[in-house]
Amino acid sequence: MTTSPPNVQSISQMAAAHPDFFTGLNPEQEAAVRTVQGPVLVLAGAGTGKTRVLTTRIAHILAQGLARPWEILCVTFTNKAAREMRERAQKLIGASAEGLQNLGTFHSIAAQILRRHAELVGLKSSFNILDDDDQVRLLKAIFEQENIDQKRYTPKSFAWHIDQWKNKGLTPDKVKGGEGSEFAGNRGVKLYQMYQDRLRILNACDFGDLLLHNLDILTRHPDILETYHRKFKYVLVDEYQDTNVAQYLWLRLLTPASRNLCCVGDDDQSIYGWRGAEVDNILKFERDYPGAKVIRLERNYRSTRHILAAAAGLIKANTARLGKTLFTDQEGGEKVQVQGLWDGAAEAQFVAEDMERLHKGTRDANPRKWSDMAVLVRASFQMRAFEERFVMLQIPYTVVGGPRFFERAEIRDAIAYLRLIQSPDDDLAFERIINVPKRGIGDATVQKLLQQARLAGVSVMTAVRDLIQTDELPARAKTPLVGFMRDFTRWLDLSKDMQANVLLDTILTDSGYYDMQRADKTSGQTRLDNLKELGDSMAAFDDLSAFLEHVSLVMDLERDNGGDSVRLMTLHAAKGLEFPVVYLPGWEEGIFPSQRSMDEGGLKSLEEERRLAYVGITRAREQARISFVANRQVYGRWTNQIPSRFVDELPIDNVEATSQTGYASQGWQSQQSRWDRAGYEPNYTKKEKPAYGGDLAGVDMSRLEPKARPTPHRQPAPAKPSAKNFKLGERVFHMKFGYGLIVEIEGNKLIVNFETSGDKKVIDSFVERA
Ligand SMILES: Nc1ncnc2c1ncn2[C@@H]1O[C@H](COP(=O)(O)OP(=O)(O)OP(=O)(O)O)[C@@H](O)[C@H]1O
Ligand SMILES: [Mg+2]
Repeated sequence: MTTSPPNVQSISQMAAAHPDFFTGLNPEQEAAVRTVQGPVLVLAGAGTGKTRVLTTRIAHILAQGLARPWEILCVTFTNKAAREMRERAQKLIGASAEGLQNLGTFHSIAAQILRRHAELVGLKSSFNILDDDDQVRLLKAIFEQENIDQKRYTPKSFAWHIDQWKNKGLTPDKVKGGEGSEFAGNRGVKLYQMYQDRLRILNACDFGDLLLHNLDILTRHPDILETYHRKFKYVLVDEYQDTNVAQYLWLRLLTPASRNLCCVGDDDQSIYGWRGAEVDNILKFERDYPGAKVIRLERNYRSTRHILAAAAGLIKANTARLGKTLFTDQEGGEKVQVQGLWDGAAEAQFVAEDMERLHKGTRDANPRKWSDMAVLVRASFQMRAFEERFVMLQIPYTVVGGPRFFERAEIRDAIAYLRLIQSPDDDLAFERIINVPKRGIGDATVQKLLQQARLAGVSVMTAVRDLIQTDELPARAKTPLVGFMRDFTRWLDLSKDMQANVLLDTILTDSGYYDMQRADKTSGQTRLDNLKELGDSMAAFDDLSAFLEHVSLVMDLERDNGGDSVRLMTLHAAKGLEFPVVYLPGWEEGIFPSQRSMDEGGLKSLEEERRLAYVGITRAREQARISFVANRQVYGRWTNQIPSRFVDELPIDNVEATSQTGYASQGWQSQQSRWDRAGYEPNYTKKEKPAYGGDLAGVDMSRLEPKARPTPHRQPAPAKPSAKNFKLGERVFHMKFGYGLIVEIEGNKLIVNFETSGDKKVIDSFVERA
């Protein structure tokens, strides 16, 4: 098959030369591709080729000359998915990718439409799209103007309510009696209206508005709607189960009942209920598009039998299901492995070493590429342990769909505070945090401070100390600076004999940083979890400087990775993707299912967690490896973990429980029994046993944290970076590369000529004198 890009006119001739679109498709898939007229719903389980059907359908429509590329509207869930689909379609048909300009996410396409008709909703076509921060800032201004007690009602949480309304397609006039916000009576709606008015004046809209304005325009202007009906001859939607009400309404408007709409989805993979997605949209489809053809695909092409059976056995426990059958021809293969481990570090080590083994290959198995392997976590804080282990073993890795752990804004903020304690002259750190959380220190003041520092040739911190003793600054700037300096001086004092992680906790509490995150209903909890994880990881270091040195080294080395790298991402980000080998760590109660889903949501959110587990397992083509640990540091305390209920729900015939410590065989045999925790006991003495705490929430409790982290049995001691004053020519030992001679020293990095593997660049903290 050729892949050279043709011009548009020649597409149908090209197609004649590519009669092989349909080769290999099963009859149901082929029907889904060929049924281009009228509404079609493809309802099918993971890996049955839904996305492949959509791609082939695009190729088929173009090849038949039924539409030109820009007359196809195709909506995917992420920009990445859109890119991939464009590439796949290009492979099939060779059509110029630019032609498929209406292939994208709901937001990206809605934004295009809105630009064209912005004036109809009182905007100019040059409107700005506000990000979350801007949105909150705007609400704050309104709250201030309205004299609203911002301790009681935070702009952040109100922003969340607005998003929820918008997900449901509700403009202020449609919100009934203020329902859904924490304000009494109509006040919430009034504030919502004020916010919308203000956006208009600013010539701006937020993300939710993109669709909402579209709905407004398309309902009020039938002539415009008509042009889109003519334009979009075919409409295709992937991951239909995750559409929310606003998206559903938008689709309905653009595709009246007679039109050519094809949606593909899987109710078992609906994982965005918390963001307003409605699985009911699947049920509504047949009602709203009478005579719709519903096609079921039952053959899975992705996974081997055991993986598929494990996933099917797990999802069976959900009650709210449409129900489907799935089978595969791929017999044999490995059972899903379930591995119990001592703690998070041991888990990361296990995964990383397993990856190395697979990468090397064995007598029976060909070497795997790094990119064949993925680690899928429930929450981003889990990534930290893996990232550090990958760095240590020099396994190239890529974090998909988000920043690396140490590059996250909240982690950088926290580290900036610590850097400032370590070295008050660190101007960059100062600038980063001086007004985070907001202290009312404006840009003008900061500029003035910087200027003073430059003039006097001193650090900004010194400049502040000087300036607040003068009358240079107006009182409204001076007061918050004085307050900050008071706090800072206290932290500096505390730092002399306080353990670093406790110090960080104190700083984030006193500064109001935790409160700021708590107020953020959308991602605050994730950020708090990441900060806790950061604190926990600090416990392994003797002091603040050792920790900061370690961080800067990890961040420095982290960057370098080429195409062939292992993938690290959240389960949510893994939707629609597939990998030969998938690792699923942290299957413990409170992590997966998440604590939140267990506490708040009842059955509904528990079932959503289970669907997420189903998504996770079904990403695997050949090997799936689930793990859980016995001990985890949660909120600064060592806690005894219980394996996830999802582990127990896996069908025993398709699972192989393995264990380095020999406890896995106990308990596994009987479904009703939890993994027997007693099995962990023999390997540590009472003295080493961590103090377990049931109280996870109390931040103060973490101050009681024993200073040294309990040493897990059989684990190498955690790496502690330190200035070791290595000399050229010294013989050293490295955990991964063995013995070698130092040939070059660049600060904390060494180039070592290893006896077995030649020259490698390594961090000195991972090297011992031999
Ligand atoms: N008829 C077929 N013959 C061979 N391989 C196929 C066939 N149909 C699909 N596949 C392959 O099966 C895998 C899964 O397909 P696809 O990603 O389209 O499934 P999906 O239903 O969209 O899965 P998910 O629900 O996870 O999004 C892909 O590698 C795809 O190329
Ligand atoms: Mg898919």
